[in-house]
Amino acid sequence: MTTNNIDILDKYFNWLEIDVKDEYKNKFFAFYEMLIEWNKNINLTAITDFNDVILKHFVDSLLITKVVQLDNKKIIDIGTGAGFPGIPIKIINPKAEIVLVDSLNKRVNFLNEVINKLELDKIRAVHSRAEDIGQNRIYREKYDFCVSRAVANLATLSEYCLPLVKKDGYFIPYKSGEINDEINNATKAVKILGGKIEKVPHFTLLDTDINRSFVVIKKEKKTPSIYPRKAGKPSKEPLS
Ligand SMILES: C[S@@+](CC[C@H](N)C(=O)[O-])C[C@H]1O[C@@H](n2cnc3c(N)ncnc32)[C@H](O)[C@@H]1O
Repeated sequence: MTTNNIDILDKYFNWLEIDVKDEYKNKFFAFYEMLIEWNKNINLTAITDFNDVILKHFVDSLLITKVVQLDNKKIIDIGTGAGFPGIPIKIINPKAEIVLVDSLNKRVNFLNEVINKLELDKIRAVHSRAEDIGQNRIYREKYDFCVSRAVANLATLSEYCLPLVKKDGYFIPYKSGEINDEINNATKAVKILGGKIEKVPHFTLLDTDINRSFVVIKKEKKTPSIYPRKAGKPSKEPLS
């Protein structure tokens, strides 16, 4: 790792107001290197420049720390892909217990290698569709937080995620800046699934015009057992 790369990381962590130990910085560098290496053979990310990966993947994943405190919590990341936002969250929250879920096995294999190489504990990668894991008693209504970035529209995603959240826990999807229409289209789905939208904080990534919104959805009631419906249905026929 070069001095310049360390400076880049420091600049963004300062902006996030996160005090990151050297040990964690080394894990971010190792993660970056694995991402670039594995990306030569399997499709993990279109973003490869160091500064861009740090900002658009790592810092963006960590923006949630401005919204909630995640250490010591049980968290599930649905459609994690190459590990976003779950791996960056885990690196800076060593006591959090995290499950990463993706329907593509190649990406799950990559995540298992990352978990080993970075010596992360209390974290697992699971190969499953959200619709299946949501009906599995081991996972259903077990998590303090469900997070998800760039996977589906809010109505569909709510059906993937809210069944996994325990009562009084939160589903917090990462969404783009302009979100009003998506929220209007999902309000009924969120209610049917036992959730209530509490707030929608907005952010702009440092020195860019990239906007990020979080939809903070509290699980107020148990999700009716028919949800999630069978694989494919939540995306083909979103609840409305
Ligand atoms: C666009 S990628 C986003 C990956 C990552 N969250 C990110 O922000 O970089 C969407 C990911 O969701 C996964 N995915 C899509 N539908 C899914 C489902 N129903 N259950 C589990 N994973 C799903 C895909 O395999 C893919 O890895």
